[in-house]
Amino acid sequence: MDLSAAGKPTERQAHVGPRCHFGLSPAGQVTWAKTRSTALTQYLVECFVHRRYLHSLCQSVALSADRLSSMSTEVKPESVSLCPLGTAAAPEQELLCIFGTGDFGRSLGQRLLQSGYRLVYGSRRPHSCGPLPQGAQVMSHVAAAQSASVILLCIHREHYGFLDKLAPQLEGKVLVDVSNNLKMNLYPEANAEYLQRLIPGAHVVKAFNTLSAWALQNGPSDANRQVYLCGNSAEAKQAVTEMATKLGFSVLDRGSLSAARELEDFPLQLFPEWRLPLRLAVGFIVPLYLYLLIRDIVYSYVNQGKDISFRLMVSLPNTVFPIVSLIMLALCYLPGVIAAFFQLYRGTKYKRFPDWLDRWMLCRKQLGLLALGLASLHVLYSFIIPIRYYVRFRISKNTISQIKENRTSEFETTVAWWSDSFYAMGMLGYGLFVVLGITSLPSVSNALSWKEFSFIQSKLGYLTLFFCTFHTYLYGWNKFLRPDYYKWYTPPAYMLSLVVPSVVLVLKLLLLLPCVDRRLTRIHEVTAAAADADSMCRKSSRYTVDNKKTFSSLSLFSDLSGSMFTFPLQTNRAHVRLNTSRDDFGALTVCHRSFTDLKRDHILFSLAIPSNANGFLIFWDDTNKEMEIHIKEKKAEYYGLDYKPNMWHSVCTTWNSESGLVQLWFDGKPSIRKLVTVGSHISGRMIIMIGQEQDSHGGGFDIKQSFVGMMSDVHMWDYVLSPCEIQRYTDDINYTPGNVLNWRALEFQIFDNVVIEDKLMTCH
Ligand SMILES: NC(=O)C1=CN([C@@H]2O[C@H](COP(=O)(O)OP(=O)(O)OC[C@H]3O[C@@H](n4cnc5c(N)ncnc54)[C@H](OP(=O)(O)O)[C@@H]3O)[C@@H](O)[C@H]2O)C=CC1
Ligand SMILES: [Fe+3]
Repeated sequence: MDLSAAGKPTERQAHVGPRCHFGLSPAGQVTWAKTRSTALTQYLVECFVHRRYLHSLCQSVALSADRLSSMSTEVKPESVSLCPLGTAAAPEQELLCIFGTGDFGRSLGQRLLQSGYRLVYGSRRPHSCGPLPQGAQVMSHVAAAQSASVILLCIHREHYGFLDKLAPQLEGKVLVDVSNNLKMNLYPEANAEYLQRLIPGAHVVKAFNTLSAWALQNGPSDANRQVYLCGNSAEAKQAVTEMATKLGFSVLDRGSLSAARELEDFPLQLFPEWRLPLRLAVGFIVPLYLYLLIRDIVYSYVNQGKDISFRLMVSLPNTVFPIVSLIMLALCYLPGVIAAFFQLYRGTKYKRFPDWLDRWMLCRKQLGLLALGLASLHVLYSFIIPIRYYVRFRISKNTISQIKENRTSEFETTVAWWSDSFYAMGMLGYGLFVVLGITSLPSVSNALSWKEFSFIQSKLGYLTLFFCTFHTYLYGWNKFLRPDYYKWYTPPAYMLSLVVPSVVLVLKLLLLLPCVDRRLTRIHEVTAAAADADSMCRKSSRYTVDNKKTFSSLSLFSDLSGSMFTFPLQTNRAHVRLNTSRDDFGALTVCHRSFTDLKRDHILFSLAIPSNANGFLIFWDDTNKEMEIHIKEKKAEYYGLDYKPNMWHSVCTTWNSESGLVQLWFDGKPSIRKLVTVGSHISGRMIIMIGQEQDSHGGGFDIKQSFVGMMSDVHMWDYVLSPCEIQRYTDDINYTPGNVLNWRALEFQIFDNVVIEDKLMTCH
């Protein structure tokens, strides 16, 4: 795609002649059609040297063509002065176009100008539109569209209709759709998809819609720094990514234009994951507050004629907050316990939990953070107890009456023990609670291995729950059996708060009973057949199989989350067979992560069927520096990948027999789709392996094509994964595991020297 020339030349550009293509011709030379002067040729050599600026340079030349419309056959000296020789390091900046002079258009324009871009607005009323950022030009839509290759549409979707008349001017250009809707599902298709349908010749990119005009005006320090984008053209997305990066935003590519709907829904969602926990919190706080109001304040008024309504402000909230906090903390751990009992009952962990349990588990983090917030309020309220008028009055009254009556009170060691233990439990519980809260933040949890994370969230979590529950038991230690605490035959509120945590702790203790724990561990780690071998591998974190005969018949079944296969030696034997009972595929996605420093050809994934050794193959050709995807002897080659040694690379490959198209997602970046095998399925007995390339069904290994390094997270699906799913896989966040091969429930056989190790390789 030629972004700089922005598609077909306009009439004026065509007659002026020179057009610049940014990028190299196949021969590696800068392409320049009809170059007519030595000076301009030199200019382009400069362009080549400063490739970073090439785009903008080409733009400026394209523009200069406009300005120099009077020039016909000869290039006049002024054209060179736009980009004088030897000063290409400070080129004229790229020109961008914004349609719409409203709030968002003005704010975005301001930021673009501040970042050094030149800007032209396209408006319905170029002569009478409101004040615009200084330095920007304003023209009619047609003239503005002709002048730039990237056009940001800052107008509402409802007004897109007029764009179809501009289709010739927008052909081949990058159209950035920033629009949002007032409601979800207002239209059958996403705004960006609608735009693409209106102007099929343009490259539509959805971006910037999650920012607000206000955030743009306030600069990157105040703004939400994340820009999400999606689109079908990799080059167009690259152009928008560069622009957003220059504006100071970090960019997250969400895949193809089909993700636009998801991006458009973002700004309309109001804390979606917080909804249930917030409802729960309010659902507990309000009735409990009323309960306490009746039991304490109304009861005193009715029975004793005392007005203690002042307690509404501090005492009541300081009872309600810790109670709700404790219940919600317990509710974070209850689903885990219920899930364990489900697994015990079913004897496997590979069956789905009921939806309600899934949903409950998914909002545990928010539940926990709300609980932490309420516990923090309890801490704050408790701090002010000694300075409360009511408390100071009671203490001084008591002291004075002791003096008056000449009484002394004895020091009671039991009470001292009780009080210190009560506070100690509270402080320990709160301290650990804060640790749990901090480690649940993405920036912290990302720095932890899954074992560290699960240790903190599970073991320390239960300890926190224990301390907090014990703190509450100590609070009521001598009140449980005193009838005067059961006002109007109702139990004190703190007793209510103990029900859920006590149930959770008792159930957890049951799960820790050795016989139950053993059964649960077995369910978690292995199927019965491979129990011994696998527990060996998990305990030592290192499992080497040297003798093919010993283990070739033993199929292991294990959750390899957090683990990797290490292929430590160059051999023509070491490999891992990945087993599936499936024997027919009309579509496929294979994702894996690999780490190597090989400087030769090597195999990444090999699937053979009886009729075809290269049923589905992912292979690195080092001579041509290309990734090859073979599907039944046909192949697609992908160049220009940043396949660096000594780092993890995520590779996802999709193929669909209906269209015959294959696509490679390298480190989350999509390739173009290439045609390989149409209409025919991959079928027959599958032999899938990593580590060796099969030249025959299950054999024919070549040491020079073997893999040496590490391999992890191998998943395979029998359908084409959506760009969003691939993005989630790349980010390793909450993706759907493979339904053919699942790294978290992998059935495999190890041959020769392959080691299973912990994937963590850096120290945090
Ligand atoms: N405001 C914000 O914070 C955000 C806005 N957005 C999106 O940005 C886009 C623009 O929003 P915003 O700037 O707030 O809206 P405004 O209403 O302030 O501006 C919209 C602009 O669109 C142009 N326009 C209006 N009617 C027509 C028409 N019939 N045909 C052609 N052009 C027309 C006008 O520009 P002119 O008169 O120059 O032609 C007008 O200034 C929307 O799609 C919105 O969803 C996205 C994120 C945040
Ligand atoms: Fe307390």
